[in-house]
Amino acid sequence: MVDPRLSDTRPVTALARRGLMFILSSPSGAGKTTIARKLLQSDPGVALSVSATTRAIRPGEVDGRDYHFVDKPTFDRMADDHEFLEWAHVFGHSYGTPKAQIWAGLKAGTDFLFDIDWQGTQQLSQRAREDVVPVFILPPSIDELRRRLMARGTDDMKVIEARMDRARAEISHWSDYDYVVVNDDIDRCFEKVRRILDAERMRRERQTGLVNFVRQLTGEGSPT
Ligand SMILES: Nc1ncnc2c1ncn2[C@@H]1O[C@H](COP(=O)(O)OP(=O)(O)OP(=O)(O)O)[C@@H](O)[C@H]1O
Ligand SMILES: Nc1nc2c(ncn2[C@@H]2O[C@H](COP(=O)(O)O)[C@@H](O)[C@H]2O)c(=O)[nH]1
Repeated sequence: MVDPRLSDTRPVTALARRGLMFILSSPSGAGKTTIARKLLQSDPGVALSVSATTRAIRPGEVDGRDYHFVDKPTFDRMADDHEFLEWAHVFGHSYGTPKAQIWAGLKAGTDFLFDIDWQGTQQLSQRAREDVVPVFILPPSIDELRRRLMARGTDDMKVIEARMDRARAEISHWSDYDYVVVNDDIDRCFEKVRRILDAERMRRERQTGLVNFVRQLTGEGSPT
């Protein structure tokens, strides 16, 4: 017998939609970059908002893909020229979200993924609350957080201790977020994050093509 799904040739109905700003925040090492990479690999509708930073490039990172690595005078000039949607000092370095392309991309239906801290989340929420979907990732325990930072092998012990010292302060901002997910098992956590994104895409107010579609469905507004 033929699977009825294979013989279903009806066109897929894609309604026009405004994009959203999908924010992942967490204490350093909880796993948001890992989740972000999985989302970007599996979902062509998501684009990464590539931040500028003054911190040094890590092994495996690519300039322009993971961050725009800039020196402090360049960063300060960009901030003075209002080139950032938000920016903050984190772990002794400056990080900021370049404005370029975000607004036009949202209007065209692109969803942007932001790997930013709580300060950036607050600033974006103040600017465009209706576009922002803030998700906080928690580690299963503080010991596991330290283990992950050490296993990542990208930072020396001094940097790891500084990140651990800040972890409790970062976690204290969990209640600013609409969604909170514990990253115990990476596949389970990723699946939960993916479902949040799918559901938020379906919000009525983001589906700008709905009004016309419903009019067409019901015949409302067409000549009788
Ligand atoms: N569920 C998990 N179980 C075990 N290891 C994990 C899990 N999730 C992520 N990791 C590992 O933990 C380390 C830290 O993850 P990641 O770099 O994604 O954290 P992060 O939150 O983005 O940190 P930062 O804010 O410093 O960029 C990585 O080596 C990653 O492979
Ligand atoms: N407010 C912002 N925070 C940012 C931005 N880009 C990254 N970050 C956050 O910084 C820390 C450290 O990141 P790391 O890559 O050096 O480990 C982490 O919490 C990121 O989410 C940004 O543009 N604005």
